[in-house]
Order: sequence, then structure tokens, then C-alpha cells
Amino acid sequence: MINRPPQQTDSMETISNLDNLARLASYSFMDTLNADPDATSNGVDHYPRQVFSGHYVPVSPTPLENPEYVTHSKNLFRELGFADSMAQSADFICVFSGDLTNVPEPMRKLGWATGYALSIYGTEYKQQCPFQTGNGYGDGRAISVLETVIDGHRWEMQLKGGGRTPYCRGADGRAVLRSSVREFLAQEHMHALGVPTSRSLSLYVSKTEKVKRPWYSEGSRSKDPDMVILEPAAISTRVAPSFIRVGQIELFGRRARNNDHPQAMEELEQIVLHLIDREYGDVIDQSLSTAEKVLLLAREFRSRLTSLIANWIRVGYCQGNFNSDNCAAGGFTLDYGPFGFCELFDPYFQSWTGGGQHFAFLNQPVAAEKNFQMFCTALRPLLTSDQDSLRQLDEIQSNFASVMQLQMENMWAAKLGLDTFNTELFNELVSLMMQTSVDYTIFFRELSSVPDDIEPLKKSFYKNRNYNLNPERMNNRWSEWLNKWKAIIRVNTTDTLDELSRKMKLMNPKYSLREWFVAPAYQQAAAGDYSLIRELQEIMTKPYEEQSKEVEEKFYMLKPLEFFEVGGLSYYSCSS
Ligand SMILES: Nc1ncnc2c1ncn2[C@@H]1O[C@H](COP(=O)(O)OP(=O)(O)OP(=O)(O)O)[C@@H](O)[C@H]1O
Ligand SMILES: [Mg+2]
Repeated sequence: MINRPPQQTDSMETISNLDNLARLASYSFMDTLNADPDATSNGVDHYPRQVFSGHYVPVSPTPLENPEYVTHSKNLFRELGFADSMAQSADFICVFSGDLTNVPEPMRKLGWATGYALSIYGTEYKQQCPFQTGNGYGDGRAISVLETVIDGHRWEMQLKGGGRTPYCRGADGRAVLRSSVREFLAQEHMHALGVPTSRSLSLYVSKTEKVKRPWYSEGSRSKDPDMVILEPAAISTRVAPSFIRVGQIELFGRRARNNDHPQAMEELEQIVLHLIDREYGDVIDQSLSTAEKVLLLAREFRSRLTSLIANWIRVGYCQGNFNSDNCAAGGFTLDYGPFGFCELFDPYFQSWTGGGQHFAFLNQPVAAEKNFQMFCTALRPLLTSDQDSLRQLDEIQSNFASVMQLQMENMWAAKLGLDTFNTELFNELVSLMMQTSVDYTIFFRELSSVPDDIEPLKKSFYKNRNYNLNPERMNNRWSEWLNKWKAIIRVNTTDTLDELSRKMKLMNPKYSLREWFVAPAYQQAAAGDYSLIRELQEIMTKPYEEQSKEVEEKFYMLKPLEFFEVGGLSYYSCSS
């Protein structure tokens, strides 16, 4: 795990109001990196334009009209030492719904947005930039407003939906309540699952401001949204050690490679050193040369990224749109757009209709490798005068697949309660899972009870056509597999069955954030009822616990058949 917030200790002072919080402000991004020389001085820089140099644009967020409190993360508040009452206090609501005009010093009245480049599955793109140059692409609606150092940890707080920036590409700079609820719940769920992620701080919705989004009519089976709806605008704030993306390093890497301007190489070095400082300070010694730091960075990021992907697959998470601009260079999950948790197991599970097989569930290791290649390409200009370092970087890059494979094998072994990966056992399991159609979460959780026979496993069966053709034969095959697994376990572990079961249940969550739980929560929220959001927050932040009988009956369930193939529940072409 990386950079987890401190658990609040007695020595940590409680931060109970905005003045307390403002006093912890410490702006490393704005103070150590370069501002765009063409930026306006008042931060009213809300129209699409090209940003040719500098690492950020100072920009004023656009306050949400009539903001109302929806929820905050009690867990993150506790970890940061924030008093819960602060989330509903007027001045805190102002800041985190986008109004910086009255912030207490030393907090600043301007936030910052950053440019980044885009590579899709290993191919560089500029077409998404309105100027076709790549200079107009970046945080179009994400605006960082504060950095703080709390108990030695630096945290950046970023509004999502905070209004237009020069990178907005003509769009409204807003996020809607629906997508904000999804991201808010998912971030805290993933953290509770033990998967590195940006965190959720707060969520406010406008009582009056609405924006248009394409969406699905009720029960629609169309792949593309079939209507445009007006949705309440919202601002959620997310928190991470930094929001530097692979795409961001790429932007400066491309400029240095092409010699786009005289400071291009220096700006690349600055952003890379800043990344190291913010995300890798504890593992990369400050006194090393840049070349040595770059190599360690590549190696460490490879290790974090491969571990992240193995964790995603362990918990059934599919990011959906794993472009380089949605890949955090600190190695954690970022941008919960068209994500989904795998229910019916399918290696090609993917909620985003535009994502094809590239970003599908079990192709995520390859998608990650593509992002890693782009990351290494971006670092390369810093090593051009050093052949030996370049060779080492190539080696780090080319060994990604084998490191990834090892992480995956260890993960599958752990899910099955084994110390070492067993190829034959695993391959048989995957084909049985596919030939039966099983629920990914329920299957592994039931297996974690180390059942005597396959009856409990059947709770996870959706029973597809193949299974129904000959259920008896399939059940026999399942029994054989279970017996084989148990025989291997007996040899593999000295644990008692109870101990084994306990360990497996820490690998295999009981609850996952299924989209059909989330949809009613954002629908009710749009009508002003936030109770289901708060209920989901409670349950989904304890995903490994058994929880009560009532919770189990409501949330430990196969996906109802009527929700398959329904737009907005099983897939989306647009999620924002
Ligand atoms: N409503 C919007 N207004 C302005 N820019 C937008 C809007 N929606 C998306 N963008 C921009 O389009 C690009 C691609 O969007 P994508 O869905 O990957 O990111 P996102 O969900 O907005 O944000 P992030 O990656 O910061 O979580 C991003 O650069 C994003 O800032
Ligand atoms: Mg994004």
C-alpha cells in the first residue's frame, strides 16, 4: 500500500474549521513548478485555448449555484483528523463547492489545472485536442484547490466538476450528480478493499444548476444513449498525494523529444523530479543523480502498477477506459468513469461500449503495459546522453510482462488459498466458471468457506445455456474440481481449515459495488433523498465483513436477470 493517510493519533490536532485547515496549506505544485506564462492574473481563464508551456494554469473554479451537502467520507475525515461537523459548515461548503473568493490566508484564491497528453492503448493521440496540437488537452473540469501537509503526509485536494478551464474543449466543466456519486462511492469502496486509489472527501450538489448529458431511457437496451437529460451539477473533491498522470509526463516528454520550446527538456525534468518527490519520496533517495532517480522511478512504478492491476482483478474491478491520461503515475486508481465490478464472470467484461476488448477485465495487464511503455518513452529524453541508463530503462520496460505475470499468479494463488499458483487447477476453474456463468464475487467468497460439497458454490451460478443442457454433468465436473482443490490445499498448507478460510476471506470480498445498487442511490439523490448513498457508504466500506443478515439479504445477491443488457446498468457509452 502506498501513502495511506495517517490513522489519527492522539498527537494529531483535530481540524475543526476552515481556518485550521487553511493554516496547513502548502502549495508545492504551484510553488515549485512553472505557471503558464500566458495565464490571466485573475484566474478567469475558462475558454478553450492552447497552453504551450508551463506545468499548470492558475484558474478560478466556478462556484456551484446553491450548493447542498450530500455526503462526506467519515473515514477519510477521521484519517485526516477533520471533524465531521466541518463538512456541513458554511465556509467549508463554499470552498469545496468551488467558491474560493473568501478563503482565509494562507489559502489561495486560485486553484490550478494541468495539461496532459493522451495515448490510447499505446498510440499517441492529438485528435482529442480541439487545436489538434495537444496543447489544449488536460484537466477540463478538474481543478486542484489545496495542498496540505498533515502528520508528514502531503495531500492534494481536487474538485471534479469545478467549472471550465482552458482545457475544457468547449464543454461545461461540470460533473453531474450521477457520475459524482459513482466516483465518490467507488473510491472509498476501493480503499476499503485494500486497492490504492484517490480518495473521496466531500460531495455537494446544486439545488438549481442543471447540465445536459446523453443518457438512456428507462430499461433501454440501446448501446448508445437514446436521449439527452438534464441532471443536477455536483462537485466532488478527491484527495491523493498528487494527481500526476502518465499522460502528464508524456506531454512534457513529447515536447522535449520534439524540442518544442527552449525550456522543454527542463520542464520534463522538473515534472519528473516533482513526481518523485510527491509519490516516491520514501523510496528514492534525494541525493541521487537524475538518471539514477529516473531508473528507480521506472522500476518502482512498474512494481506499483503491476500490483495495482493484480488487485483490480482480485476484487473484480474493471477501469473501463485505461488510457494514459487516466493512469496515475503514483500507481493508484484514478478516474472512476465507465468502471464496473465484474458480476457474471467474463474475461472480456467491460462496461464501456467504446472500450472494446482493449480495456476489458482480463486484458487490463496488457492495457497497463501499454501505459507503462508510454511512461518509459516519456522518460527517455532525460537519458539520451547516457547509453547505459537507456539500456537499463529498456530492460525495465521489456520485463513488465513477466513482472505482471508473476503478480497475477500470486494473486490467483492467494484467491484460491494457495501459496503457489497451480496452472492446471486454475485453467480448469476458469473454463468451469465460463461454462456455467458464475458470479465472480459470490463464487470466490463461497469458496472461501471451504465448503464440503458444491452446494454453497451454486449460490454463485447464473446457469447459462451450456450448464442447463446437462446440469448433472456440470455439477460432477464442479465436484471433481472442488475435490482436486481440496487435495492440493491439504498438501499446500499447514493451516487449519478455519485459518485458511479466514485468510481467503481477506482476499475475497463479500460485497462489491454493483451498478444496480448505485443506480437507485443516484436516482433518489437527484430527488433530494441521500439515504441510500449513505447506506452504501456504510456497507461498501466494510466489504470483507459478513455484516448483518439484512445486509446480506439485500446486497449479497446475483444480478437480477432483468438488469442484464440494460443501458446505464450493464454498460454505458458515456459515463460523465
Ligand atoms: N464536462 C466536461 N467539461 C470539461 N471537460 C471535460 C468534461 N468532461 C470531461 N472532460 C475532459 O475530457 C477529458 C476526458 O474525460 P475523462 O472522462 O477521461 O476524464 P474525467 O472523468 O473528466 O476526469 P478525470 O480523469 O480527471 O477523473 C478529460 O481531460 C476531462 O477533463
Ligand atoms: Mg479522465
